[in-house]
Amino acid sequence: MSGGNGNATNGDGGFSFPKGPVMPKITTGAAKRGNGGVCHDDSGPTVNVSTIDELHSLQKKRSAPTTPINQGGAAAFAAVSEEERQKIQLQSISASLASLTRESGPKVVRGDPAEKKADGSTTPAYAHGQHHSIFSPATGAVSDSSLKFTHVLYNLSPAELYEQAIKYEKGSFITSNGALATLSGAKTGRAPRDKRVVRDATTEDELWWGKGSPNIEMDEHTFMVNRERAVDYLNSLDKVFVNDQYLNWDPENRIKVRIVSARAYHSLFMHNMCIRPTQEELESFGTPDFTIYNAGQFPCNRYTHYMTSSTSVDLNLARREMVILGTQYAGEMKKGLFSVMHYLMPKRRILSLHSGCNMGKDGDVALFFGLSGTGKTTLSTDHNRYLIGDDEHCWTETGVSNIEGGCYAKCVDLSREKEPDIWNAIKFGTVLENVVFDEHTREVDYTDKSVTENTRAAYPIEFIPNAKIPCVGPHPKNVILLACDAFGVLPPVSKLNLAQTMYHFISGYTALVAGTEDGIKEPTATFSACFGAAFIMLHPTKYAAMLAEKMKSQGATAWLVNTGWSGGSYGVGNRIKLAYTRKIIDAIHSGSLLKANYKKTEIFGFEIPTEIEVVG
Ligand SMILES: Nc1ncnc2c1ncn2[C@@H]1O[C@H](COP(=O)(O)OP(=O)(O)OP(=O)(O)O)[C@@H](O)[C@H]1O
Ligand SMILES: O=C([O-])CC(=O)C(=O)O
Ligand SMILES: [Ca+2]
Ligand SMILES: [Mn+2]
Repeated sequence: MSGGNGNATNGDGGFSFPKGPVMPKITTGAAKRGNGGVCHDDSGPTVNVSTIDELHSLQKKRSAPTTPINQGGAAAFAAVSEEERQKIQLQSISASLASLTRESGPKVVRGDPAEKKADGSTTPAYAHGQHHSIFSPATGAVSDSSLKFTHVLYNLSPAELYEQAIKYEKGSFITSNGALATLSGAKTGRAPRDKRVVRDATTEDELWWGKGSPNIEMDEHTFMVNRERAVDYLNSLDKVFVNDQYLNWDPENRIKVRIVSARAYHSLFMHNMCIRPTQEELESFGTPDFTIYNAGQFPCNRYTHYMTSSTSVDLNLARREMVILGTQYAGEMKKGLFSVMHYLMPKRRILSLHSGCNMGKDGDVALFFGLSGTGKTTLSTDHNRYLIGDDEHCWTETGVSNIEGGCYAKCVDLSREKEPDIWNAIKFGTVLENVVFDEHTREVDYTDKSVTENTRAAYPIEFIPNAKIPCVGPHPKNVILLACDAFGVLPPVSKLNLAQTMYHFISGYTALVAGTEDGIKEPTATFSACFGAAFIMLHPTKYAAMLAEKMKSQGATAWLVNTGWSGGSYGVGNRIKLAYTRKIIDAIHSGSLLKANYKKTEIFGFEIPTEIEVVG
């Protein structure tokens, strides 16, 4: 028996040593691996590199090129065309970033400026290397800005965006559920009073202007002043994020959008909220239909005409551009694009809707209209039904389609018990805005409103297990108008005839609950046309007429559901329990509420059921 290094046997022959030297040999230098059972500290597999840099370079495998290389095709040819394709892409991005007053802007390069090349340098490699092909706009009057590089981080993955956020953006953390916690800065809600729309010869006639309209005018020149401010700001940075994505799951009415932003938070938010193109779709993306310049960290100049604060969110429909200055709240981008859809879609006789949408197992579709905070996301996310979308839809001649690729849920007081699907969607990849968490465990406290009431989670729609992909469905059977009544006036549910539906759709009563819009601290009675007046572009009657026509031709039934206070106002009674609202909604979906007995209320003439058959 040999003791060796602990390999003792009991001597009964049931155990034998592998062949090889009995005594371990201490080797130095060129010891080969796996030479027979020698057990010492260094015997594990070793890496086949000679420097640490080489080791690090092994870690990342090159991504598949966006242009598929044909099997058996000439590899050299394919490689050239991939480079060519990337050059075209950079040219397009460079055009987006170009200043309109200087002849040359910065040189646009792809990749992270902090990423070292194999030779240890950080300056871009000229004319070689697929990840760092360079595009420099036509030379003209030279300024310092034209001598610098702007690195473009193009359609990064969530993992890459996490790293960018955590490395460079203060207030970015990974929470214990895997989400990326971010801070949106001073603004934690939209700023509708700072929204401006360019009034030109076309929009003058087409859009809704004046009292009650969300479209506060600015002229073309002022837009260009703000655009230049945003572009110069973005170009002054070492790097910008560019997202090329789609809006609208209806393939015939899909819109290509480009978002240029300065923060990984913004890029990940839009990655989640817009429709994510496949590699192949990206390859043929071409020129975007609409571009957002988000320079939210940089204020607008208050000496500029039409500016009433340091925040400005500017829409120019003719140029198909939006500029954001002075607010980092990501919801501005989402709702800015929604405004664009509210303009483009009705032109195609398609109705755009601020609504959630889901579908039962039998294909029955329900729309959930409602102002911010009334329960569109909460109630369209229903474990027993397929989720088509939570916030923005189109209703065409053939049915409904979601405009977005993700959901934006309020998470104040979120609980696993009451909203399990939303709870579980908050995981790796999800952006968690303005939440508070334990400094050590990183566990989120959804009840903590220290930063804002309007805490939010933005996640791709497929994070909801029963999402319907593609997010389209047939014509709606039920149209549910949600109102969060803070004054205890509305009954929990009533059935509406078409005239009542139009009345409610146009008046859009709800109580604005704190949070989503800047400055709202306690429930305020609001009348918001089309349940989202802040985003409509045309006169409310245009949308209402289309809705009436569609509901009539499809025989949809409308309901008014109060998700607020009943039998006692805010501060006195309690908000209607979510479980109770869900039962009402279930009874609408199943058809049982349609069969109930109704009595007419004296004041509004609402048809309210005398009893609700509660299932389950
Ligand atoms: N009876 C109820 N019905 C619906 N939601 C309720 C009810 N009681 C409390 N809530 C809470 O109200 C909030 C509704 O927010 P939700 O995100 O669904 O609003 P939304 O209509 O999607 O708004 P937005 O357009 O701003 O995204 C959630 O926080 C939900 O938990
Ligand atoms: O836009 C936002 O910030 C959130 C939202 O969905 C709304 O207000 O309707
Ligand atoms: Ca929502
Ligand atoms: Mn909304």
